[in-house]
Amino acid sequence: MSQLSWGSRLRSAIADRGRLCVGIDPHPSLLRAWGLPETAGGVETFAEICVEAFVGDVALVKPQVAFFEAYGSAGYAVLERTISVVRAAGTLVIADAKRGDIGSTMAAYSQAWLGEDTPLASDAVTVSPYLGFGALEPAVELATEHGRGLFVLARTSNPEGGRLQGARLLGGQLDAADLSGVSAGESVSVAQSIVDAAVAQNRDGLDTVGLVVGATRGHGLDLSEFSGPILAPGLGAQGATVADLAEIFRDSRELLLPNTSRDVLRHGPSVSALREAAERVRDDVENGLA
Ligand SMILES: O=C(O)c1cc(=O)[nH]c(=O)n1[C@@H]1O[C@H](COP(=O)(O)O)[C@@H](O)[C@H]1O
Repeated sequence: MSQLSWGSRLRSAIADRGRLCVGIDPHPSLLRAWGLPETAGGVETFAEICVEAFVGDVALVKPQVAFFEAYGSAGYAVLERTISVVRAAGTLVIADAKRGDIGSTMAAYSQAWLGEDTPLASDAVTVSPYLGFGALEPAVELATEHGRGLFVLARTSNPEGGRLQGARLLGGQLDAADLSGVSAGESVSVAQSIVDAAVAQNRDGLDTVGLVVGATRGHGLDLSEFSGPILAPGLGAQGATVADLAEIFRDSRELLLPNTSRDVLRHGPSVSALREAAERVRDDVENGLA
C-alpha cells in the first residue's frame, strides 16, 4: 500500500477542520435562486463558488453526481474539474454516485471513482450493497490499495428505505459472505447485515468501509462493533438537527461525518455567506458532539 489508510486520512482531516461534510448539489432550484442558467455552464459557476467557499474550511465535500450527470458529458467535465481542484487543495472529496453492480462492471465503476489517475477519481464514493455486499469486493480492494474509502448504504435517510432496509432476514440464508458474524438462524435486519459485513471487512483496521446511516430517525442498528466512518445525511433540509445527531449516534461518534447540502447552499451565491453558513453548521456540529 502506497499511502496512509482512509481511516488515518479522515482522522487527520477531522482534527484539522472538523467533521462536517458539505454537499455540492447544484439542484435546478438552487441554480435559479442563485441567478444561474440551468446549463452545464450554470453548474460550473455554482461549483466554482462552492469550491471557493468551502475548500480549506471544512474537511470534506460531497458532490452529488446526479446534478452534474443531468447535463451529460458537459456536466461530467465540470464534475471532473471540481473534484480535481478540491482534492488538489487538500480537501477530501466523497463522490456521491451510489454505484453498485457485479463482477467486472463493479470493477470498472471502482476504477472510475477510486482509480489512481482516472478523471473522476475521488477520495471516497458512495455505493449500494443491494446487489450483495460481496459484489462490492472490487471497490473494497481498490479503495484499500489507494488509501480511499467507500460509504455503503445501510439505513438511508429517506422514508421509503425502511421497508427494505428494515426487513428481517435469517442469518446465513441469503449470502453467507454478507453475514459474517451472524449465527445461522438468528434474525437480523437487512441494514444490520450490511453493518455486520462492514465490521468483518474492516477487521484489517484500515476503516476502508464506511456506512451511510441517515440522521433523520433512529436507525435501530447495533453499531457497537463498528468503528469505521459513518456518513450521516439529513441534517438541515431533511429535518435532522445537531441534537438529533448527538442522540442518534451517541455511541458511534469518532468518525461520524454529518452531511448537509441545501441548508448551507441556500445561502449562496455569496461566497462569504456560504462560507459563514458552513462554518456555523461545522461549529454547531463540533459543539453538539463534543
Ligand atoms: O449517500 C448520501 O449522501 C445520501 C444518503 C441518504 O440516505 N440520504 C441522502 O440524503 N443522501 C444524499 O445527501 C444529500 C442530502 O442533501 P440535503 O437534503 O440537501 O442536505 C443529497 O445529495 C442526497 O442524495
